[in-house]
Amino acid sequence: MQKSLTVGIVGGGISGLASAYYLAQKAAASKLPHLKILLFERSPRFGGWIRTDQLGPKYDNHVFELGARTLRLQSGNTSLSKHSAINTLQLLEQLKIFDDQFCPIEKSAPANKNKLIYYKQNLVNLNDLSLMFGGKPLRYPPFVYALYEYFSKQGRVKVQDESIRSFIYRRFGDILGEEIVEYLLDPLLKGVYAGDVSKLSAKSVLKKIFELEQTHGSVINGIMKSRQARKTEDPTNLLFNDLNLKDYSHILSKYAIYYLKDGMEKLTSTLVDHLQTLPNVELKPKQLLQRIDFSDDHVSICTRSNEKFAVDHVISALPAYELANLLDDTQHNVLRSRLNRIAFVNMLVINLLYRKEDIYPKEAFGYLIPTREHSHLLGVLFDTCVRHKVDKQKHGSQLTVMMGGAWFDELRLGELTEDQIMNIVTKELKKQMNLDEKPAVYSVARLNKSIPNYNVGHQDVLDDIYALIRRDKLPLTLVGNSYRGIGVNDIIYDARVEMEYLNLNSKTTQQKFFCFISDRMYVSLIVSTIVLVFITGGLTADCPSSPSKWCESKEVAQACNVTEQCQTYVWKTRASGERVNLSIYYETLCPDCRQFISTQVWNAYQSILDIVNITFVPYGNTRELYRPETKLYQYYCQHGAEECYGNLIHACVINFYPQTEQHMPFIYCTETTDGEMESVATECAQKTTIDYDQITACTHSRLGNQLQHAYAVQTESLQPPHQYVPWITLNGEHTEDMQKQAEKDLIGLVCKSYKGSDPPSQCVKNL
Ligand SMILES: C=CC1=C(C)c2cc3[nH]c(cc4nc(cc5[nH]c(cc1n2)c(C)c5CCC(=O)O)C(CCC(=O)O)=C4C)c(C)c3C=C
Repeated sequence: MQKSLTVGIVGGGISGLASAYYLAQKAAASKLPHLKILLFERSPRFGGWIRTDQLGPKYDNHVFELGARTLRLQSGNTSLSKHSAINTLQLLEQLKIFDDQFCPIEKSAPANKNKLIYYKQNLVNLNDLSLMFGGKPLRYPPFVYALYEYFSKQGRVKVQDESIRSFIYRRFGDILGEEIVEYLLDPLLKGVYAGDVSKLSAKSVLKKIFELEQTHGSVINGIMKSRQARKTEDPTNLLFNDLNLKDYSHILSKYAIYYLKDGMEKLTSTLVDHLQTLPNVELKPKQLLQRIDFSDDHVSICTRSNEKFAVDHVISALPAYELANLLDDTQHNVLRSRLNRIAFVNMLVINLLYRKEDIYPKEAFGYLIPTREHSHLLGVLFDTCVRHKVDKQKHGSQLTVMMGGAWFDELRLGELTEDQIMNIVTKELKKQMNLDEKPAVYSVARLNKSIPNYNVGHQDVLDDIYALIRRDKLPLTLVGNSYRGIGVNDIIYDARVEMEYLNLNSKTTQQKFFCFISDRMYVSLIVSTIVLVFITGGLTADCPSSPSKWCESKEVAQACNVTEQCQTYVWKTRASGERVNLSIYYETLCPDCRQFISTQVWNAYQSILDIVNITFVPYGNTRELYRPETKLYQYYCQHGAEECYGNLIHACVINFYPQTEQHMPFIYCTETTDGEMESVATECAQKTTIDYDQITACTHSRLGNQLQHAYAVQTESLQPPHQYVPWITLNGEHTEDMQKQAEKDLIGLVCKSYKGSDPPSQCVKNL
């Protein structure tokens, strides 16, 4: 009988609820028939920051939203964001609230088109046509800025990460940069993170733009190049084949954003209602947690009332700092410190309902206020413009005023009473909107540490967190807005992806794998053999079924059609047992890997190849998921789809050109050339006499997929597990000292490990 498994989800906001929903769905699809899900929430109510207060008939059934109030159907052009938007629509349908609740706003509606900026004491529309010819808030027409960015040679430097302010000043210089930052990006980023452009990370917040600039030397150049280039499929697009853009194209083409008729809480409350009907899900409100214990053989979630719940896996849907507080400070102090590095800001959200109908200076979504305007407010939302369809039957109009964010402490907002806050709000609205009205009703909500700010270094913090979880083999999955995205669509989609990737049986599968493959050499052998199986259509009758026997003798190898592979991977090494075996676990787009391969490895290759076998393992921190319906593995890479494609190209090249001398020049070339992966690989293949047609065929075939899988297995079976990339092993071993020396002086390290006779002159020099 299969052992039952219990998953504890901590945090009952939208990410915890969505995780429970998708995990239960996965269990129902019989992938995990014996799964029990416990969902712990501190308060009596689930839903977290998503909260809708119903004002009742006295106030015409208006609603006050505390958190998110609209959901986007589009933002940017990435297919990922489209998929996350469709995913939420699909969720609404599955919960059977779509027909009743979905209230879309047309792209052409003022509430979508008109986003205002409070500029030099006036409300300026960012959608205004005059903007195209220069004026407010930018002095010149946009093409001037684009041309400057394209041609400017200064500021083309490689950086790990930097603030958004520094990024823009670097690209546009002080004069143009100042305009863009102070009157455009500063307010716009307040409208998502309530954050400060001097602190927010360009790498994490302007991800795509930053990547384009770093790869192509200029954002505009990058945009042009990536338009020309073949689009690589986003790896997560294929993850859920029920998310079909075409099914929703009529909605996506017409509408930009939507809200729910009864408010956003309708989504979380319906999720709760649904989860309550599921026999394998237990909702646990009013649970104050004390700690989460990760011991070697068990995991427990302990409450402050001394209850202890044994679970097999924990999904944290808590803000990072709350999770940190639950971890043991001696065992996990580094993980705790990294989680605590993710900054959160406090907000004041003031909802106001006025009796008067026309309080808005212009039909719009609302306005945002640049820091340079020295207002106590971050921005104001024109709720009734947005909720026009539902609210037109009602009397009055609503505003939401946002205060605090990254400026909460500086403005000492925590010390203000409700009356003082309302005084400030009234004064500012009078000044900015010329509003003299007194609200019929209002609410002031203090949302402490409610919005994460992805500040400079956020990606490094995330990398450390994932590495520590992997190193300590913690059965812990992180979801929620602390890590990979803060929009509601993104949080729901991320929870779905994480639940899909959740492998509750990983320990067993890993052990099984070790029993099956005793010598890591055989992994390479199997990889190469797959090619032959493909070409020959299978093995002959005299070939044993177990790959571990294929190189037993020359005859067997011949029967299995693997003579060349045995020669390369097994016999050669046995014959030249003195050689040092160096393996490099890497991913194609990680900056440190590129640096390591193009300096240390390349130098070693050029000078001491006769004493070292170099094995490249292009996988690193990638994750894979097996899709039974296609019988293919799906890949999810740390540096995006381009990196998955790069890893796949490397896997194919290594496979068809197994000698180091054959594939190293190609690997070196691709790791030292910036640009879109497809064009870099084509160019490098030409330079290094690789038949790129053969490689392209491989990347599109089942073979390519299997080659990648073999690298996944090889990487996942590392002992100790890798914590970062690049990661090296020397004769199958890894230590921190070894790694440090490899990064400084790989030749010296290999020479020191070489115990054979007649060391090369490079080693003698090094002694
Ligand atoms: C123009 C007025 C706006 C104000 C004032 C504003 C305040 C504000 N918003 C957030 C957090 C988020 N806003 C998000 C999206 C978003 N915000 C605005 C405009 C204002 N925001 C627009 C037009 C949009 C896009 C449409 C939508 O999604 O509703 C998001 C979601 C981002 C995503 O990727 O989905 C967040 C989060 C804060 C903290 C804030 C306070 C000043």
